[in-house]
Formats: sequence, structure tokens, C-alpha cells
Amino acid sequence: MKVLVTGGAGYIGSICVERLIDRGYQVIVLDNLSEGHIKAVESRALFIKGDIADRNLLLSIFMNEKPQAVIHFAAKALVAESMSNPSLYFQNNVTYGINLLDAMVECGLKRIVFSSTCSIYGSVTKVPIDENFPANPENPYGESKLLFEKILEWYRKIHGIRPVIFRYFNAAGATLSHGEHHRKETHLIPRILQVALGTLSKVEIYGVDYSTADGSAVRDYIHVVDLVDAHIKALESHFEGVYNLGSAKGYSVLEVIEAARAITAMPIPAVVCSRRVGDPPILVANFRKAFETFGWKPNYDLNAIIQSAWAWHKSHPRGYD
Ligand SMILES: NC(=O)c1ccc[n+]([C@@H]2O[C@H](COP(=O)([O-])OP(=O)(O)OC[C@H]3O[C@@H](n4cnc5c(N)ncnc54)[C@H](O)[C@@H]3O)[C@@H](O)[C@H]2O)c1
Ligand SMILES: O=c1ccn([C@@H]2O[C@H](COP(=O)(O)OP(=O)(O)O[C@H]3O[C@H](CO)[C@@H](O)[C@H](O)[C@H]3O)[C@@H](O)[C@H]2O)c(=O)[nH]1
Repeated sequence: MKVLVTGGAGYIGSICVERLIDRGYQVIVLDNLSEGHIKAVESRALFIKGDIADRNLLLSIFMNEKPQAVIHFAAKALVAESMSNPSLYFQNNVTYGINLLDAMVECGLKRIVFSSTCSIYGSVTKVPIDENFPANPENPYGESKLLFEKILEWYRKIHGIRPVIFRYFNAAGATLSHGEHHRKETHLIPRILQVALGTLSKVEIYGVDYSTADGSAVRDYIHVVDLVDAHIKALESHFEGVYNLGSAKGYSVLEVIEAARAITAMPIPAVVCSRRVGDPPILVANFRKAFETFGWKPNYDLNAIIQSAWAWHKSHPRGYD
């Protein structure tokens, strides 16, 4: 089977490409390298540097390469950035995404696996969160993903597109060869590990005044390999619809820092700062629908996630540079 992976030079996309190729898939990667890295792309994949905004490029890929499915990771994906530059988020994640769908329709391609996010839920009154919780995004990033989910539903009804929508909780972890390297790293676990490595002086804790057990924000960290496995299941079966992908366990920022101190045996200095605008207090998944529909469940816990990320950061102290 041949698959087009948009955003396949990025963090999750590049690990998906690695595992798809290991399973015998032929993979085309389309990425504009705005955030991704050429060195993250498997040499066995066909890499095309380009933008999902480019309709002619998409049509030529579909007509010449004839992929049978699209895994759509390409997006802007930072909550805080979306609060200062919403246009970037609505353009990349909605407008250019529509361009991709229209090219698929024009070429008769039906199957798409889309990376959505738990950010669509916003602040919730209880956890764990199932797929029927009301969507209430608190930042343009989450809103852009929710809009695209709705657009997919209309394309399903009208054009017979067969979408699988995965709402990831917080992706983290690495494989031996691929890990998380954002040019301006804002994510909690890589920042903590940068402190452990000595490339950052201290971790900032964004708020200890949330209504959580220790006052810091709680997230559900899910190993990137577990996420990727769900995508492969989606290619190998016929289910459609919306699925949460998380571990059903929440960890506070303070707990993640403690776990990283134990794993790295480094002191990891931390300071308390004010909240980051756009951050909900707590997000934890109920993944029962994914388990019942296609037998997915996570295999890695928080310690395994941090251990894998730490191994990658130690062997790649400058990431892909
Ligand atoms: N990392 C997480 O915790 C998380 C959680 C929920 C959802 N997601 C979603 O998963 C997907 C992948 O996230 P990631 O963490 O790997 O992000 P990433 O930024 O590492 O990867 C995104 C990739 O898309 C590329 N890209 C962006 N806009 C593009 C465009 N217009 N045309 C072509 N390529 C473009 C970037 O260069 C980058 O390589 C995103 O859609 C994100 O919203 C991520
Ligand atoms: O230096 C830091 C970085 C983060 N945090 C906190 O740690 C938590 C996790 O933050 P981060 O790792 O930046 O992830 P999120 O902002 O939760 O967003 C990620 O996870 C979302 C799903 O929750 C995805 O949709 C996004 O793409 C992805 O960036 C949040 O409470 C942050 O406030 C800190 O306290 N200090």
C-alpha cells in the first residue's frame, strides 16, 4: 500500500513514516519544512518539499504516485503561538486542509487519517474525557482542529470521504532514531530534558494556582509509538469516526518534573511562573471507544515515555541539527 504522509518531516509524522516503512508500506512525504527536518525523513521514503496549499503539486502527487490513503499531520500545532497569531492557524489547519481535501475529491481518493487534538475540549468539569464531551476550544489552535473535523464530516456526507479523526492527548517519547525537535521548543518534556542535558538553565512551571491536586496543570502523556500504531490500524481496517488517543492517566507538571529527575538522576531546577494563556487546567482521555472499535490501547507509561525521550536527547543533544 502507498500512503501520502503530510507533515512527515515533523515529530509525530517522521516516526509514523519510519514505522510504516518498517511494515512494508511505500511512503510519500510532503512537508514544507517550516517546522520539520529533512534529516528526520526516512531515506526509504519519497520526500517532496512542498506545501499543502499548493493544489497543483497535490494533484500531480495523486496522479503520478497514486497513493491509496493520506495521513494528514501537517499543521501548525502550538497552543501559545495560536494565541498570538490565529491567522497562521486558521490558514494552515483549515484553509490549506480544505485544499488537500479538494485535491483528494478531484482524484477520487477517499481515505484520510487526521490528527486532531484534545485541545478541542477546552476546560472540562470532569475527567476522563470521552468523545461525546462538548467541544469548547479555548485557543485558535483547538478551534482550527475542530473546524477541520466538521469539514471532514461534510466531505464524508457529500463526497464519500472516509475519515478517521484521532484526537491525540499529549504526544511524547521517541524511538532510538527519531525524537522531538521543534526549532523553538515549547513542550514540557523536551524542555525538562534540555535542562537535564544542560542546554537550558531551568524549567518554568506555568502556574501552580490551578484547581488540581498540586496546583499545576494536568495532562495525559501518550507515547508517540502508541499514537502511530493507531494510524497503522486505521490503514489496515475500515472503521471511521472520531477517537480519543490518550492513556487515561493524568500527570501534573510537577509530577512530570519529578519523574524526569528520577530517570535522569539530574537535579533539574524549576521555577514557578504565571499561567500560559490558552492552557486548560486538566485534560485526561477516556480511550474506550478506540479500544472497543479497533482494539487500541497504550503500551507505554509515563516512565517509559520519559526514558525513551531521554535516550534520544542524549544521543541527539542538538536534535536533528
Ligand atoms: N505533539 C502533540 O502533542 C500533538 C497533540 C495533538 C495533536 N497533534 C497534531 O499532530 C500533528 C503533528 O504534530 P507534531 O507535534 O508532529 O508537529 P510538528 O510541527 O513537529 O509537525 C508538523 C509538520 O507539518 C509541516 N507543515 C506545517 N504546515 C505545513 C504546510 N502548510 N504544508 C506542508 N507541511 C506543513 C511542518 O514543517 C512539520 O514538519 C499536528 O497536526 C498536530 O496538530 C500533536
Ligand atoms: O516549559 C513548560 C512547558 C509547558 N508547561 C505546561 O505543561 C503542560 C503541557 O504543555 P505542552 O507540552 O506545551 O503541551 P500542550 O500545550 O498541552 O499542547 C500539546 O498537546 C496538545 C494536546 O493537549 C496538542 O494538541 C498540541 O499540539 C501540543 O503542543 C501545559 O500545562 C503547560 O502549561 C510548563 O509548565 N512549562
